[in-house]
Amino acid sequence: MPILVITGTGTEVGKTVTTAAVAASARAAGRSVAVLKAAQTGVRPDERGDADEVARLAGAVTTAELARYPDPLAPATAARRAGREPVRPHEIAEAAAKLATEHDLVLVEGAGGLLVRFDEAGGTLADAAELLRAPVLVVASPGLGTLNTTELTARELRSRKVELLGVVIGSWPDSPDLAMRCNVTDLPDVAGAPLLGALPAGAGSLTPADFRASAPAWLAPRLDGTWEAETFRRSTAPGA
Ligand SMILES: Nc1ncnc2c1ncn2[C@@H]1O[C@H](COP(=O)(O)OP(=O)(O)OP(=O)(O)O)[C@@H](O)[C@H]1O
Ligand SMILES: C[C@H](N)[C@H](N)CCCCCC(=O)O
Ligand SMILES: [Mg+2]
Repeated sequence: MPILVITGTGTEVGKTVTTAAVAASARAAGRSVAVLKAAQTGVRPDERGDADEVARLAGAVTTAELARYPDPLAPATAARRAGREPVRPHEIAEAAAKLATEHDLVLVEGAGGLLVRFDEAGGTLADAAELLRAPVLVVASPGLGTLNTTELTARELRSRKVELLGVVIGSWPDSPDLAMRCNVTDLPDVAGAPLLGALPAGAGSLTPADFRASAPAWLAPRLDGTWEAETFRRSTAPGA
């Protein structure tokens, strides 16, 4: 029942493109995939949301979105301004668990970074990951400033005893600067978890066929779904 929660060091870091790359890699490995966008903000009802973008790039995946609010804000704020019910962490967890009964892999994309609020009680994607006991993948920006936000995210996960599967750089430019090149060494160190891949800048603009053909090479093999056995063994080990 593998569920992978995908968060980032912030918004616009490439979570959706990375989610699509993981989905494409898992599909290439013969696995059925569902993508759950916990709450979509800043998108009109007739526009494509992040889950739709994953399906466009990755191919046949089941998509689900628990709520859509018009303002491009944190879900809790956007829900409040729309006068609508927010999405609560237990609803995210329940929806992901249900999808996991019908798919080999469920990818849950949050909104912005790990502690962005979904409801007025301060519920976050971290709460949903905790409820699910699911591992988390952190998508990081490549450049200066990412060491701090990656470490803060990793520490928060550790304090909750939520597994940090690893870090993926969401957009790696053709000509990385000094900070970016050094970050390849330092990101795993500050995260306390491996660097599991890097997506080339512009990956989201490839044709879907080229995206699917290239995606597995951007990610470490564990992300095609083969991490399931290891995660499962660890989570069921005595004393876990
Ligand atoms: N590797 C990439 N290739 C092409 N475009 C990218 C890449 N990474 C990010 N982008 C672009 O940057 C923007 C943000 O990417 P994305 O939508 O994946 O962010 P996000 O982290 O999912 O943000 P949100 O918090 O809104 O979900 C998008 O316009 C996307 O097209
Ligand atoms: C609208 C945007 N693209 C995301 N979906 C929401 C990002 C919320 C970030 C809130 C914050 O950390 O300040
Ligand atoms: Mg996104």
